[in-house]
Amino acid sequence: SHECYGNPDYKWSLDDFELGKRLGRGKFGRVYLARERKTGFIVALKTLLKKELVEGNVERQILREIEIQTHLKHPNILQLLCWFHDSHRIYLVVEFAGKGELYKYLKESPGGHFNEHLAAKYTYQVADAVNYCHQNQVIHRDIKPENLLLTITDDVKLGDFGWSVHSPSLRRNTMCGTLDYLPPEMVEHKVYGKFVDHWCLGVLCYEFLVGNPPFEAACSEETYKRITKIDLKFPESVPEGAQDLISKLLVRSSHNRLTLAQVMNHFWIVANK
Ligand SMILES: CC(C)NC(=O)[C@H]1CCC[C@H]1Nc1nc(Nc2ccc(C(=O)N(C)C3CCN(C)CC3)cc2)ncc1C(F)(F)F
Repeated sequence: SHECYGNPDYKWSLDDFELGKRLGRGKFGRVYLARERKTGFIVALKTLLKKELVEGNVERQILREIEIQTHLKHPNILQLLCWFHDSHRIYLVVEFAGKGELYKYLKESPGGHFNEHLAAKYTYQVADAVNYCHQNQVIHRDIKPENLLLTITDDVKLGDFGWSVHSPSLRRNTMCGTLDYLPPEMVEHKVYGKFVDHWCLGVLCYEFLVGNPPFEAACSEETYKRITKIDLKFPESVPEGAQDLISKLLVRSSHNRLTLAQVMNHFWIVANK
C-alpha cells in the first residue's frame, strides 16, 4: 500500500519525488506529473506559493481544502494522498487523473457536447461523489466541468475542494469565475445549504448535453435575471428523460430539488449510464 497511508508520521519532502512534465496551472500554482522514488507511484504534485496564498488571503481556504480532501475517500473524488511544505511552497500530492480536464473533452466533443451515454454516466458519478460529500457534512459549492477530471478508464473525479465548506454556510470570500452555476439562493445572498450542489448538478447535466450552461447570457446582470426567473429552455436535441431530470433539479425552492439518490435512480440515468 502507498506509504502515505501506511506510515502517517513519515515526513514527506520534495526529495521523495522525481518531477515530470507540467500538467498545467492550478488556481494557486503549477501542477506537475511526479513519480514517488521508492514505489514508482505516479502522482500529480500541486505546488502553491505561500506568498501568493498570503496575498490572496486564502490560507484558511487551502487548509480547509487539505482537511476536507484528506478525509474524503471515494472513487469519484480525487484523493489527496499527502502534503508537505518548504520555505516557499506548500505541496499537495494528489491522485493523477490520466485523461486530464473534462471540460477540454466537452469542448472537443462533436457538437461541443457529450452524447447521452457519457452525459448520463458522468452525471451519475458526480451525483455519487456529491452524495458522499453530503453524508460527510461537506457541500462542494463549485461543481462545474472545470473542476472535473477524467481517469484513464474514463471515470470522473471531483478535483477541487477550494470552495467546499461544512454546511450550512454563508459565503464569505467573493467568488470569481462563472456565475452560470449559481443557484437563486446564492444569487440572492441567502443562507444556503447542501441543496446548492443539487442545483449545480442540474446545470452540469444540461451543459454536458447542450455544450453550454442553461442561463448563459451576454452579461452577468442578464445571467442573474435568467437564474432567478429560472428561464430554462431546452434545445430540441435534449432527450425528454434528461429534460425531466434537469427540470426537477433547477427548482427555486431548494428542498424540493431531487435528492441525489433520486438523481442516481432517475429513469433517464439508469437507462443511459
Ligand atoms: C480539478 C482542477 C480544477 N484542475 C486541475 O487541477 C488541473 C490544473 C492543472 C492540471 C489539472 N490537475 C490535475 N491533472 C491531472 N491530470 C492531467 C492533467 C492534464 C492533462 C493534459 O491534458 N495534458 C498534460 C495535456 C497534454 C497535451 N498538451 C498539448 C496539453 C496538456 C493530463 C492529465 N491529474 C491530477 C490533477 C490534480 F488535480 F491533482 F492536480
